[in-house]
Amino acid sequence: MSFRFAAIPDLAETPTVAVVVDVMRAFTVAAWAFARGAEKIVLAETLNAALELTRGNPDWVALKDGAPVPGFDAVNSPGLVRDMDLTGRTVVQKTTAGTVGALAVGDASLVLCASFVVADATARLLRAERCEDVTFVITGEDGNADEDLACAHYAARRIGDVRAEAAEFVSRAGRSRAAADLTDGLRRGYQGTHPDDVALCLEVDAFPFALRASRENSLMVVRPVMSPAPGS
Ligand SMILES: O=C(O)[C@H](CS(=O)(=O)O)OP(=O)(O)O
Ligand SMILES: [Mg+2]
Repeated sequence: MSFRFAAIPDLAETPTVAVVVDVMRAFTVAAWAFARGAEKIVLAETLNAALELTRGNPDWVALKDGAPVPGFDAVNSPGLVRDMDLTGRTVVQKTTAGTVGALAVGDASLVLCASFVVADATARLLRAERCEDVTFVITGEDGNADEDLACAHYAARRIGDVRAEAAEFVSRAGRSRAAADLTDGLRRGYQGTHPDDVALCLEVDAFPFALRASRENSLMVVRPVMSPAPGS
């Protein structure tokens, strides 16, 4: 199995297998939405598209990053989504980086959305699928986001070694600019964040499922996929 780590603009062609990484915070939030009962997540191309979708489906939950705005029911904060009851709901998610990355590789045969909370589950699924070549799409900071690179390298390491330790990768992510910005945002009273967000984004392998995105009719839909048990 070969690995590539690429930014969205570097993707000359759609990879066969793409793992779209967004630790802070889109795919940590997505995992928490499923943990809180969501049925599926629809990835929106734009904020207007998200509002259009929820206008047509009044019980769908519109979620965006940044500060809350009218029309949206939730924000891209794991600490805030953790307290929501999303049982059976469909969430429409639009963020700056993660959802853009997943939509950019929508034609891949296999698209997984990854973050530290589902990293090992993602690795186990890739191992079980016996993927030949895996492209990790690093969505933050034009492919230079330390938290996304650290998560991608951890997941890649776990594919080959079920006992690979996470500490060095988590430590790198904890020193990232995104972690500092989120903490600083809190200091500046920035809405759309929660004091626990950074810690929740660094909670390695909190969930046993991976996040698979695939086209359903005209929509890009994310659903949780239980991964084979460790060592299987
Ligand atoms: O919501 C987030 O933490 C970020 C905002 S930004 O990319 O740092 O401006 O969006 P995400 O798409 O989750 O990386
Ligand atoms: Mg991010």
